[in-house]
Amino acid sequence: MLAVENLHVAYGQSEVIHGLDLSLAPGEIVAIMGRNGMGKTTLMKSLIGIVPSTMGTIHIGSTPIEAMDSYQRVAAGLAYVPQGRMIFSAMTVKENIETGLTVTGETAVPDHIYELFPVLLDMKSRRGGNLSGGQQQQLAIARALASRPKVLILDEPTEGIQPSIIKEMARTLCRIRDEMGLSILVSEQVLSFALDMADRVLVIEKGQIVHQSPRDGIDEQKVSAFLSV
Ligand SMILES: Nc1ncnc2c1ncn2[C@@H]1O[C@H](COP(=O)(O)OP(=O)(O)OP(=O)(O)O)[C@@H](O)[C@H]1O
Repeated sequence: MLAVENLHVAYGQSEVIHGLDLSLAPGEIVAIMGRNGMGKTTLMKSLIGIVPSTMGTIHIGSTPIEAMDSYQRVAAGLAYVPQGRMIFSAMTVKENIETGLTVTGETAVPDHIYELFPVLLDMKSRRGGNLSGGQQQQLAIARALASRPKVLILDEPTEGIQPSIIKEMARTLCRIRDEMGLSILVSEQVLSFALDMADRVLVIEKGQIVHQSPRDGIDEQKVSAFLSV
């Protein structure tokens, strides 16, 4: 459903992603893990088109998207939840979600979004900036789902979120996969969260995938060793 081949990404002369390959099957959840500065955010930004790639291909299904602008990538079926959530704090919850509707032509927030996140229905007239961190993360995911994506990418969604809410978020991502059939790529530093929901775990180091394993049978010590400083 998402296929990335030989992706190279650079900031000026400084190459950060060095020929990375990655694929997501339909309905698969993949966690990409790595220490700070290893390239997770750069990978996510290059997939959605905020940072240009210098070489390589990115496909959603059979559609090549690497030459597209970000809004075209969203229309092609890719949705992005950025690190730090980046919700619009002065806009209401409902208005935040509606910004995701622009590519679908729908005018109302689909019911299934409020079914996934009932708290957002209760708070739909509140300003986004008044929500807790966990609620803002739900809002950022709801906004991404409003574009009816095929592939959802999330950059460190657990950052700054309480452990009890992290468990709930893992369940929510599994529901999104099971009920909506999405493929999900999530960057993460917390191994327990990755193991709660991912079908497969990848480790990125210095812009390359250095280890990968299905969740079943994963060598947790080995993955932890990659993540420890
Ligand atoms: N705008 C930028 N200009 C130049 N170099 C950058 C820029 N953004 C990131 N980098 C560099 O690219 C490398 C990868 O950073 P990136 O933010 O992708 O890592 P990360 O794994 O997401 O880390 P974190 O978990 O802290 O978000 C780092 O060496 C970083 O210093």
